[in-house]
Amino acid sequence: MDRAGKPLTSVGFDKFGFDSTVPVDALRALYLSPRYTNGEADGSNAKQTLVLGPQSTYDPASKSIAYTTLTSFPPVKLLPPTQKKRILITGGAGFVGSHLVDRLMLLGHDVTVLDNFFTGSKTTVSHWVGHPNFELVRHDVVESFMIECDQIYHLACPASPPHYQFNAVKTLKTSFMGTLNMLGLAKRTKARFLITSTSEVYGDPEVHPQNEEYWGNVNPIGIRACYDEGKRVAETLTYSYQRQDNVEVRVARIFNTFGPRMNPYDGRVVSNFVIQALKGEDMTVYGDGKQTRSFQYIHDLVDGLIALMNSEESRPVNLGNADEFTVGDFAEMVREIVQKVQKEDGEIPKQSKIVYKPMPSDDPQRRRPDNSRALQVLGWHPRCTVAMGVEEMVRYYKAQLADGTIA
Ligand SMILES: O=C(O)[C@H]1O[C@H](OP(=O)(O)OP(=O)(O)OC[C@H]2O[C@@H](n3ccc(=O)[nH]c3=O)[C@H](O)[C@@H]2O)[C@H](O)[C@@H](O)[C@@H]1O
Repeated sequence: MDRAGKPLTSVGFDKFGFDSTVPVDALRALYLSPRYTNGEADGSNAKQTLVLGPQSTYDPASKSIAYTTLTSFPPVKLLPPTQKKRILITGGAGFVGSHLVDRLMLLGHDVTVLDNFFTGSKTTVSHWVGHPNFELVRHDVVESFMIECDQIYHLACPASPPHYQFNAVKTLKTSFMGTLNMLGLAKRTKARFLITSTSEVYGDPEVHPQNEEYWGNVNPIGIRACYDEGKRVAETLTYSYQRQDNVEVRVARIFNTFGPRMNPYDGRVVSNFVIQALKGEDMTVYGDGKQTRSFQYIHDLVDGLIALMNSEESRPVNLGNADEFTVGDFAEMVREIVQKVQKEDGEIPKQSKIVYKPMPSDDPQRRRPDNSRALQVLGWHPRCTVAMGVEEMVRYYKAQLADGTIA
């Protein structure tokens, strides 16, 4: 169900000369188990969808996994050459990137993915490998890369705090040198360049909710600085190329986003809570759980990114869902949704305890996007509810735990 209480049958919109609409079932067929693609996930009665993509079968006895390669691909739109864009997506095998790939592929564009697979995984886009419109390149954006293209979505960078802190220097290099290389490519090819920046540029904000005019409150020497300051300098580079070299730029500041294909063990709160509740393990709330976050479902973000890319707006634009939760309340909500799904599947609901762990340093106390600019200039607002998104994610991880693709 969407926020207006209507079944969500399609996502995207036809705006700025770019139609990004696709049936939501066509996307679900690419990530949900067949059992869950008949509309049960949101209670709607959408018809049974064929699941396409390489199938994996896990054999618990030999602890082996068998992959079947595709003989056919999900149908994609046939676009006239004047409308077909050559699109480069850095970080396209990551969580957000892979959903952007699905959408742009279904819409009929030529998509090239660059990824070094540090946090991304080939399995997120393997259903497109071999398709004539698709190319997957293992490449690290800190090295330059040459290609002819019309649009660049520059997503490449680890985004979960444990991952980006794992090698802080590399995170900084990725943000600075990766963005420099991709802006250089945009300058040469005259491609339009969109960077996925982050709500973390606002740091631990003194302004609430955060609008794009706010300059932020970032600790430049703290453990999160490699990411926060990395993204801030990436924005600075982006606007310097715009001023100096007339590169057409777009800047999305993304707030906490979740959905299927998030790495289940990347340490972020939504994946941690869902996996912990599904397994009946303790749910780890950091600090007193009073800090807040606002969670957006992946399909809303992809709508926003495509709208921004094709719009005329070159100022930074927040993309997030303004429904704000304390982390403690969110843990309870996830637990309830997991138990509901387990009951619906005829299982005895698992009983997880909420436990409190030390708060990581510099963890922002409050975060909620002011989406006025996105609404005004893109006509964009989130359509999915947090509960609907969490339920779909629960079904996604549940199927993965059951078939052994995650342990
Ligand atoms: O999810 C995201 O998209 C964002 O994730 C991180 O930002 P953060 O808000 O710290 O995300 P989480 O690691 O998911 O943490 C959210 C809150 O939950 C808490 N948390 C996390 C994990 C956990 O098991 N328990 C728990 O209480 C954290 O301390 C924090 O207060 C990234 O730095 C952002 O760039 C990214 O946009």
